Amino acid sequence: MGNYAHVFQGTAFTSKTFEEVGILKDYLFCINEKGMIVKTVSPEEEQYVTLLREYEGKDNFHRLLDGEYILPGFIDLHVHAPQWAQAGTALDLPLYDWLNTYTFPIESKFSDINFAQSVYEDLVQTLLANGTTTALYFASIHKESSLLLAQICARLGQRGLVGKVVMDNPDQCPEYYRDESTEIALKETEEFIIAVQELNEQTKQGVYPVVTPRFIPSCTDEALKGLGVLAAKYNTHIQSHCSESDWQHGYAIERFHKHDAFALNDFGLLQEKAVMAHCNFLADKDAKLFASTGTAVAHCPISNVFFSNGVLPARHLHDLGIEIGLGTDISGGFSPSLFDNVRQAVIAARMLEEGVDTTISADKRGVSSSRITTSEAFYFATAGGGEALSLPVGRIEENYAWDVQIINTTLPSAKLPIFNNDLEDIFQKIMYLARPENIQQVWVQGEKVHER
Ligand SMILES: Nc1nc2[nH]cnc2c(=O)[nH]1
Repeated sequence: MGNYAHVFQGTAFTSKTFEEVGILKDYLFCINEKGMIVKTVSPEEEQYVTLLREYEGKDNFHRLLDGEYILPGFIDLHVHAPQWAQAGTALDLPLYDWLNTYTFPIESKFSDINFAQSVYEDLVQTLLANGTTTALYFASIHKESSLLLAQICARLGQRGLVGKVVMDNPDQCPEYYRDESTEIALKETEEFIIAVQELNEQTKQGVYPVVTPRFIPSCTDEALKGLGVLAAKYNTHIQSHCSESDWQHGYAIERFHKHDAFALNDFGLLQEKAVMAHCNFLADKDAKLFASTGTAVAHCPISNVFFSNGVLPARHLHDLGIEIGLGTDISGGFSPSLFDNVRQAVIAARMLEEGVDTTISADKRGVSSSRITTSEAFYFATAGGGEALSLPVGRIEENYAWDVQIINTTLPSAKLPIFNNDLEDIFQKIMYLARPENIQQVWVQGEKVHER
């Protein structure tokens, strides 16, 4: 019956809808050679017993132990890979000063391929150990080390989407960290796209090139236009930052007399495979443009505390039809964990709804109907991320990749306080209390890529 590469038996949690998490209790999950889920079988189905009889005891049969649960791997929609070198530090300045004081200097060091190797290898391993099976990366302006990041993802088994960053605007980028010219920036981007597309041909889980104008301030009009053309020519993903802070939002208005979103769209940079980070200042008309072009938002709730001057109205944007995923924004966000970002997404939305200034009366203090539930934040970290990238990832469902994390809730050093068998409660406890130790195994495209 079937000729599966792996069969797993256990209980999984996966989003059914934005609001609802499905609980697949004691299911069988049948995975083919390509690492895709070809069948999910509930214990009530007739073939369950036949399949069990056929696979039980074989090397490729995996029965989860008591207290172990399967979650989809997380999809991190916004990581600055070189900034891993300064994660957990330098969170004391506003965005513009932070970029110039700390971030451009550290990123400029990635001209050194050996330094890049040590930081990128550590980052990809750390993200996998935190349950992140797919990551959308900004590398640096350097073509070689950006390609190295894609190669490391390919080798360590992570699904990596990687961008060589473009920064060619002499008014906004320091001389020591700037593309030599617009022409060279575009030429190197094209070479990078071709090289990563070739690498993808030999990579089971997929690695993809991403057209990456850092953000409007760092790019000339010619670069933005050229990048839109390259993305269309090679059908690539696109990423940038959009309306993150008061300063960034104001900069686009001053330069183009329109919001970031409309300016990016004029350059062909909003489309189905585009992901824009932050977007805290989107007006409703910007949000509708995002929804109509299929552009997604990478919500980075920890980073937003430090750099965005506000809280993303995630529920409102979702209600306007925008696809939203979560991002760590290493190192604007200090944590490599999307569990931490799920928690902060819930907390930030609740604070937006309640308001924070107790000198204002309760009825005027907050923005009503802003809260999101744990299940909705989980959707952002998994299924929403997959939708944002237009890839079959983020759900435990037939025709999706077997990208999962197996959570052990019973570890002596990190035991979760589970005193009843209510699976809805167990899901919530995992969301709020799981630590990296609890992530026992991580699989990407049917291959085990991490084990503790
Ligand atoms: N948070 C954040 N915002 C940016 N805007 C432009 N570059 C960056 C960056 O590296 N981090």
